[in-house]
Amino acid sequence: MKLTNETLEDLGWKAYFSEQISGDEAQRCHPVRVMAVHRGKIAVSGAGSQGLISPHIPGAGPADDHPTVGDWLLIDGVTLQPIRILNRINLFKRRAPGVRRKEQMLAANVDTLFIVASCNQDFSVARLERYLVLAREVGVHPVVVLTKIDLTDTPEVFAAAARAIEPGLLVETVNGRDPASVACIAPWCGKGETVALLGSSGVGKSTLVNTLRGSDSIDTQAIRAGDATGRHTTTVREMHRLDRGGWLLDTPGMRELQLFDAATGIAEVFDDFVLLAQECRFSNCAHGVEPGCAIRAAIAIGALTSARFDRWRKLAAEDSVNAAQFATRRPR
Ligand SMILES: Nc1nc2c(ncn2[C@@H]2O[C@H](COP(=O)(O)OP(=O)(O)OP(=O)(O)O)[C@@H](O)[C@H]2O)c(=O)[nH]1
Ligand SMILES: [Zn+2]
Repeated sequence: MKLTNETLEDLGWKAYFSEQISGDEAQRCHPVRVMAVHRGKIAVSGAGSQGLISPHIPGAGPADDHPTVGDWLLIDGVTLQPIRILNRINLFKRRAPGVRRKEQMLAANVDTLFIVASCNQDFSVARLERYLVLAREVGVHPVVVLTKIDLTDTPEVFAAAARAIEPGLLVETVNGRDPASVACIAPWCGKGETVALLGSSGVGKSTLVNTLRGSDSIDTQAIRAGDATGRHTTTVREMHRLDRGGWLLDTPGMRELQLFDAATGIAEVFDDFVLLAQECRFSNCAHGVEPGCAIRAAIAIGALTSARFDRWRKLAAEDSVNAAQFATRRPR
């Protein structure tokens, strides 16, 4: 292990983790955070030291939990072997690509999720809602970041559309290339804070990351003229240090997250519909032609919009199809 001058707090340590450690463990073990996952090795940082260690937890089988980026591990003070993974605050995972579908862990213990969208023709409330469902499902604090305000005369129209999705939703507007403008999201990027980004290709995630890192270490691609899309440029799986002392978890898989098993997240983002559905005459009301449908009634008087109703039904249908597919293919 190499010496550093970092403290556990610098790395994102919280009372939630220290409360999990027994007196005996505190004597024998050190907590370290998983900063990067490589083939067969993990890079970890603890109080005053960092290094590469084996990710293998003695006694753990292939199907058992294994360390992922952002995790806190207890390692043996002498052998440096991982003892156990501390309970996570949250965990981003996805279905692994390929035929033998299984879950793949992407990132753990994220404090804030920046949901990134741009103020141009790519802007879509449905897409923001989808990312918000993911944030609610994972249990991470979302902040919507709208980029490219320098390319529109009406950034406030985009911001208002985003704010209307959910009462109290935090929405910030930035020119991702301008450090002064990006300063409005700095409060979530301070010492020990862990952030992650979600957003479609070309919305300006890498640009934002570069500005937050204060360096140009992730190359941004020139946007293709006319179609407002960019190309995928990030291929690392590790925590990046941010200028203000925070950490950015940016993995390629995070950017392509799909919904599955997201019923809880959908219910939270669409809680107005879920609550009202309880007043439908039939408990299994499909909100179509049934008599006594409270949702149809609310739409008829303009209390809810049919556009949002359609987005809710679409997400719920997609989630149940994905969940069913996954269940039938889950390896034994
Ligand atoms: N004018 C302006 N251009 C921006 C802004 N943010 C990003 N861009 C440009 O938009 C293009 C795409 O930005 P990227 O940062 O590569 O987008 P990305 O979301 O990381 O894209 P992927 O890597 O494909 O996921 C680049 O040409 C950026 O310079 C902004 O706030 N204003
Ligand atoms: Zn109904």
